Amino acid sequence: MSHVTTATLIQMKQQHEKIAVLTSYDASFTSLVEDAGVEVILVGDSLGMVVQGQESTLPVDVDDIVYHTQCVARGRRNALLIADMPFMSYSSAEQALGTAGRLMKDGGAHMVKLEGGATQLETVGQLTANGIPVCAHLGLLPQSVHKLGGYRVQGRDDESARIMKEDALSLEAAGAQMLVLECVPSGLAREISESLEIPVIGIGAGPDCDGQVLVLYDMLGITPRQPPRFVKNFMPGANSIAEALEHYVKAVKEGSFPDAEHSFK
Ligand SMILES: Nc1nc(=O)c2c([nH]1)NC[C@@H]1CN(c3ccc(C(=O)N[C@@H](CCC(=O)O)C(=O)O)cc3)CN21
Ligand SMILES: CC(C)C(=O)C(=O)O
Ligand SMILES: [Mg+2]
Repeated sequence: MSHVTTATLIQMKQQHEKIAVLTSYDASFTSLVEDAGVEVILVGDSLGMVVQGQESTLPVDVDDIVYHTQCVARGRRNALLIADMPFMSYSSAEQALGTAGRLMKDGGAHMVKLEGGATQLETVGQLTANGIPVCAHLGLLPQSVHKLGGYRVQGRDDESARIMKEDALSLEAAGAQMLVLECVPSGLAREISESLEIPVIGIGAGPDCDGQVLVLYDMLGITPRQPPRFVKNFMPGANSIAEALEHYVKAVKEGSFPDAEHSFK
């Protein structure tokens, strides 16, 4: 596999080749994730929960993401490297530019990800205008867990589904080059994926997105707390971590993961 770019991913979408994404937080796992043929690696703020043992992603700092992005960048070979913008690090477009600059210049990220729809359009536009590729994130926004009142499936009623579709189109128009959809009904995720030119990566968003992402520790079955329903442990039936990663990539590529059991209707 040669270097993955935003152009590669658009092409994969056009050719209906599923995009395999995983989170990673250190160099050793990154090397294994690369060997398995994952196209995109995300240094997610989920590291707050799985690495730091926090209750939520809210306490994660920009320094934490910079540090882990540096670790991952040293193990990376070909994958596109995305870093999450932490909670309260992009409350204005100006602050977002500063944060993204650190994630890219100090961390070595190729793209930054931020949570939110209509409220983030100005920020997405400014980042894009400054040469910073942006991955948007709609549906369940873990940084808004206290506002949402828990980790719940989003876009279940007609009105919230309509708003999510509108937000997705607006984010693409503002310059976003990728979109993550988290915990949304499969039908809505399919509609959004079909409406956008940019790749849509699902997590708990059914089988019809352009790609899939999971938290690495969840798909290896080493997360202590009860994992969300959309998680599949790929260790059973594998003889090593490397083999479990290969099984994940194969399942995403052939469309057998996620199935109905790991999706929401
Ligand atoms: N280890 C880990 N895995 C993740 O996927 C993850 C994190 N941490 N931290 C940040 C967020 C939080 N996430 C979560 C956490 C819980 C659910 C959850 O329990 N969902 C219910 C849905 C209930 C409903 O509305 O029907 C479920 O049953 O899966 C979903 C996403 C996803 N992200
Ligand atoms: C689960 C993915 C999409 C994420 O945002 C994270 O790992 O923080
Ligand atoms: Mg995140």
